[in-house]
Amino acid sequence: MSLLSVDSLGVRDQSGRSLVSDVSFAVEPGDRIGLIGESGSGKSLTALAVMGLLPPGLTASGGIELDGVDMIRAPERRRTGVRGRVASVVFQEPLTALDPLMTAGRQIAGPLRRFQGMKGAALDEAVRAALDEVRLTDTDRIARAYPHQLSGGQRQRVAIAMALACRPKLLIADEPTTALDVTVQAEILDLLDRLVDVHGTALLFITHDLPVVARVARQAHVLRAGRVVESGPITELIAHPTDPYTRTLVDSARRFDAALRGAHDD
Ligand SMILES: Nc1ncnc2c1ncn2[C@@H]1O[C@H](COP(=O)(O)OP(=O)(O)OP(=O)(O)O)[C@@H](O)[C@H]1O
Repeated sequence: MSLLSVDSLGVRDQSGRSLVSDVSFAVEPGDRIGLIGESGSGKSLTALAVMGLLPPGLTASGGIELDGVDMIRAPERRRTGVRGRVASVVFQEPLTALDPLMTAGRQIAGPLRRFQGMKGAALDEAVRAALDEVRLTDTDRIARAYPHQLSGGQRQRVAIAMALACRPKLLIADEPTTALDVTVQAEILDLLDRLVDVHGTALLFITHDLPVVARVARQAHVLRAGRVVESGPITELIAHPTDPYTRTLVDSARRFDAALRGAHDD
């Protein structure tokens, strides 16, 4: 049984308009899978459906099984049991995940207390270790800081620490670097790369950016207008894209790369 299996997933809005259709893929323990596509292609809705968190008014069809739980039809109580413990999400904008009224330390403590029953000195120590692990220095200050007192990169590190605190089997990263400066982007990618490696966490990495997904994932599915148009090892997709849309993604990444190299050569 796969850790995650998505079988012919469909998502419709209230009027019956199809937003995602016939999307199928699997994630095995420790896999690194990319979902690539332009804005509006259905990446985020696929991720939200996997977590059983589609916005009100949207309905899912098909099958989603995450660690043996039917994330479309199981009672809410069972689906809640999966979130944070079996699978967690890091979003593009860390402020989505962080509570503005709670210090970073208390937010990281939340899942550790809830899922692992930690408290007292052991909990404080685990929070400090989680902050250390995401390479935040000055952990005491950061633990006491509110989200608005942190930089974008620090906030994303806190969100990653929270997401990984209970050692989920699957981490879904939905455009986790898009809102960050280029240098910070590279640091966050390196961090994710290292942490999923160290803990053997499976990674479902969602992005519109082919070079970014090539950096962290091994296999990818290309989404366009809510459908998977091509799947395969990333190196293969880049070397021999068969779908015209994948080809445009590869061509534009190449043009960008060439322009960057040109700028450096000047
Ligand atoms: N709550 C909603 N109600 C109705 N339509 C929605 C809703 N959320 C998303 N959509 C539509 O579903 C489609 C897929 O959206 P989705 O957010 O999954 O795209 P995406 O690939 O993640 O794009 P982006 O990279 O811009 O986030 C889009 O056409 C979007 O407008």
